[in-house]
Amino acid sequence: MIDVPLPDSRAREEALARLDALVKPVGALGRLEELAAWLSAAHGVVPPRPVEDVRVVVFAGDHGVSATSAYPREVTAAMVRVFLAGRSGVNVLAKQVGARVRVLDIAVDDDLADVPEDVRAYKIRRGSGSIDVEDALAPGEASRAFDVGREVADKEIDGGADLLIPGDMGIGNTAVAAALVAAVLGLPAADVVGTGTGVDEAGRARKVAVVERALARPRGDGPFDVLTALGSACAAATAGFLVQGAVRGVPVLLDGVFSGAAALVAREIAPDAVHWWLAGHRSTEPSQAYALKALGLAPILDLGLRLGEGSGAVQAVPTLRAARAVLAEMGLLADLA
Ligand SMILES: Cc1cc2ncn([C@H]3O[C@H](COP(=O)(O)O)[C@@H](O)[C@H]3O)c2cc1C
Ligand SMILES: O=C(O)c1cccnc1
Repeated sequence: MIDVPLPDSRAREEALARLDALVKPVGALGRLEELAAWLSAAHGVVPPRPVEDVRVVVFAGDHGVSATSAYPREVTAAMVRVFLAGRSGVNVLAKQVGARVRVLDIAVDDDLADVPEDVRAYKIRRGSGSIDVEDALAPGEASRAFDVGREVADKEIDGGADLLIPGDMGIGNTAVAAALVAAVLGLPAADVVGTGTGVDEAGRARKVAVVERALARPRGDGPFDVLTALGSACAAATAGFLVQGAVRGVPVLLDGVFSGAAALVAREIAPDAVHWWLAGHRSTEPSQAYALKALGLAPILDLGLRLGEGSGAVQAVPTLRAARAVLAEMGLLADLA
């Protein structure tokens, strides 16, 4: 178990009282009020500090079950170059809100010899195992990848991050996310498997069968056992990233299905970390809905996005900033003339 500090409940109470006193009917700003109180508790002050420095880290890696995708495995490596060129979906959306994007090769099945060395500095392996027939990771790799995620979060926080966003890039990763959620929550594969990048009904049926075979393989009970058997190096690194944000008391905006699944496993490692996480958006993948419900998190936005990369979380940043501005700038009912 990793200890995590708790957000400041006194600041939360103070924020709620101030929200009630603002020049509006009580509760009229709905979810914005809840987010404003959440951020006050996270920062320990009312109003909370501005959320200026937002950092997306895209954990890129391949998964043995890439045949469950509508797209070929080679897309993962190719997309790393797109992130570096600033042309991915999340690059473009992040620019709109002034967020930075960093991509790391955690387990891409390609040497990526042409990309800068710092992108490959944390590489754990080339592709994770095919979870339907073998463990995703060798002994020790899950905890190494988890530690990498923690180190990466530390670097971003030391560099000034006010908010962390986990991004994912890995063909086949929605099958892995579904397997992790099914294992942690004891759900059947058919309930959690979605269409990912857009497989048809037959493709989804094959994906369900892959996840069923994965769930039927023997595995240990602990979170690192689950990451080893059913996860991937990216899943473990993402879990570490989420936990370390919490350890450092820095808010984290979860993105879609992959970070939702990683969060569910990460909570088994650091139960109080969930207090530092918000769900940026509702993914179209069923396993994300199960994961968020189990975590007690309600998505801020529901735009029908199914991209991953951190894109949905980035879209929620203006809403979080708006929630803070309400608390910082609105007048008081008591001052009505
Ligand atoms: C060009 C392209 C860019 C992406 N960016 C994110 N994903 C997303 O789709 C993949 C997961 O869906 P599945 O499990 O069906 O493969 C992951 O790579 C995820 O990051 C992409 C997928 C593609 C094809
Ligand atoms: O919702 C997501 O996070 C998602 C869905 C499909 C493919 N990649 C990501």
